Amino acid sequence: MSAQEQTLGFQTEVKQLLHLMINSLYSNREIFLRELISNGADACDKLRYRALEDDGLYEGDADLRVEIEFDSEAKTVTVRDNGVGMNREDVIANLGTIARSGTADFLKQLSGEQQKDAKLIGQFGVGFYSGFIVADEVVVRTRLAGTPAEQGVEWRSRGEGEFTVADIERAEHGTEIVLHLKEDALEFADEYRLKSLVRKYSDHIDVPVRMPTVQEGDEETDTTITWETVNEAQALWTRPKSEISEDEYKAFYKHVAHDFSDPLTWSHNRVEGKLEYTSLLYVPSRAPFDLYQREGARGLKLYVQRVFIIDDAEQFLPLYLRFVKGVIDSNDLSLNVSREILQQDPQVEKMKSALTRRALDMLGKLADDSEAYQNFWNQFGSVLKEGPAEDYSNREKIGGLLRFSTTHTDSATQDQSLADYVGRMQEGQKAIYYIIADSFNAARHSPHLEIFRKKGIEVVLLHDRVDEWLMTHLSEFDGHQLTDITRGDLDLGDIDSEEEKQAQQENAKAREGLVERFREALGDQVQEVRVTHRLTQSPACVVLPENEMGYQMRRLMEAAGQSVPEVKPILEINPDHALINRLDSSEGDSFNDLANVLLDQAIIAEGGSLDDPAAYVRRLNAMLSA
Ligand SMILES: Nc1ncnc2c1ncn2[C@@H]1O[C@H](COP(=O)(O)OP(=O)(O)OP(=O)(O)O)[C@@H](O)[C@H]1O
Repeated sequence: MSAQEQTLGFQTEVKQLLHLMINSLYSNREIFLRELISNGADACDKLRYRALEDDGLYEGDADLRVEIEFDSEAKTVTVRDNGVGMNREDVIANLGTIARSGTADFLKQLSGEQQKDAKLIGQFGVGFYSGFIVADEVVVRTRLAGTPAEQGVEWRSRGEGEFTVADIERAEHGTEIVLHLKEDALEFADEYRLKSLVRKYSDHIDVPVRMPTVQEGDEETDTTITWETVNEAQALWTRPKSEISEDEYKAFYKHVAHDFSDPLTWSHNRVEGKLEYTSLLYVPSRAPFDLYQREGARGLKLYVQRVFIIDDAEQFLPLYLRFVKGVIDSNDLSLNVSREILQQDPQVEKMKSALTRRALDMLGKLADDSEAYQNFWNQFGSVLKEGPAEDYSNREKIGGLLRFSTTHTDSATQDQSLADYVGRMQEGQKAIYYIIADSFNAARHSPHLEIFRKKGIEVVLLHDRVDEWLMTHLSEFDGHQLTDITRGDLDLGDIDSEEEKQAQQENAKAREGLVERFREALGDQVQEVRVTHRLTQSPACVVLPENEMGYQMRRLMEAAGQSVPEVKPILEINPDHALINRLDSSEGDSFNDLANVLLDQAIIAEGGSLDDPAAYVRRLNAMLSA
């Protein structure tokens, strides 16, 4: 038994992930090699960064590299790096647990259906554990650079629930991963196969990936091993755009993003002048599972003069573009910059605004391909909707990238742009009209739409949780005000003719007495009662005062445990409706009941909840049995 051997159980999440991976990624299993090479290259990047301060960490071996070997008799494939390595504590934490928050919830969605789960796991990223797709035992030997040789660690596991760690002596720093191949995965113990996979997946990373060629010795010569670098080993972003193929861009994306789907689009630029940097930004085709987790990974990888500095450099893009992945390589920042310094550096602020514009332009271009853009929108639209609030100066640009459901298509698919809407505006129409509700159907069937449908005026139908938040910050687009049709007075501007306006006024006058009786019957349940011209089919609707917080936002805040001031609605009644006419001729309790029922119904139609639902039911039943 080796020194200090310890057997530990995997965290539950790891067990679930392993099970899922082995079952769902069978047809994709070659990706294990890319994942292990990526980890090795990342470990080299980390060592290079730490060695900036202390080059003793190289221990005399500054030639950073990843090596791959196989042994078809022993049925093993080995991936080795001379990067930063791990100590015992790191090994237990990194190769026994998953520290990303939201993992347990993510894993709950798994269904056991191979295809569906393979997609889901793509959102998660597979990493180190992917070794178990092809191996029935994995052995890791590692030592943290700069620690004594006795502090090496060996980790082994059959991927079945537990792993062991033991102290070992290890002369080299860095990590070696030995995969004991499953019987059905022996194809990977093959030189040609491994080389072609390295070229396919790892050509573009700047760490060399090498494989040995063994020259068997004879009586006179010794056996010699020569190492051949198999990948191109030139950082992709440093090469001229014209020389990079689409496939190379895609492969590099998979390395930086740890994703195994292709990206939707990318933008590669070299900026010269006062600030010099290269950026390579990608839009993924799928949202990661933790897109809405505050601590979820985001941002870009930062390099300074080709030396990797940090992952998740969130300072270079605003939060609403957190789905963008990629690399920035700056010539101006100092090599020992830290996250704290980045936060205060005015150069970083300038780069951030340039990169933000670049990312928005990239999305603008993507929008030329409506199918690809729809894919983008379905994945990331609700994140982009955070944009106008976060980035006021770009709100017009972001406004142009938004997509909505509208009454034009009457479909829940959000595929209409505000520019499309403006192109269809009626003569005399000044505003862009919208309605916010809790669901698409509640929006689409709201009584507030009646007059708009009658007049053929398009209305944007909003039903995402962020929509009200969005609309409080996006007040205008292309010179047109965005107007909530459920608030304040309805003014259709020049669309209503003079005669119509006059008729409305006369109608209101004729019903003054009725309106007064309503006010008395409803008391302080309402702020105001008035005659409406919004409705053609419904008897009544509720309207919010112009500057009042909307129902959606109120419910969000209430759900978050915040107290919100009570708001009293304005009740508007349709003077042409039969029920209203009937009310005009009823008195006493029956007037009272009907007025209350009308108010309650209007609130329900708006998706609101009643203060006293039992009273509503009682009144309605009384009326039905009368
Ligand atoms: N070759 C290696 N050298 C040093 N550390 C490693 C190596 N491989 C893995 N690790 C450590 O183990 C951690 C977990 O690796 P894993 O591949 O599971 O996830 P990840 O690389 O963090 O995330 P993902 O690959 O899903 O983006 C890494 O973050 C790293 O700290």
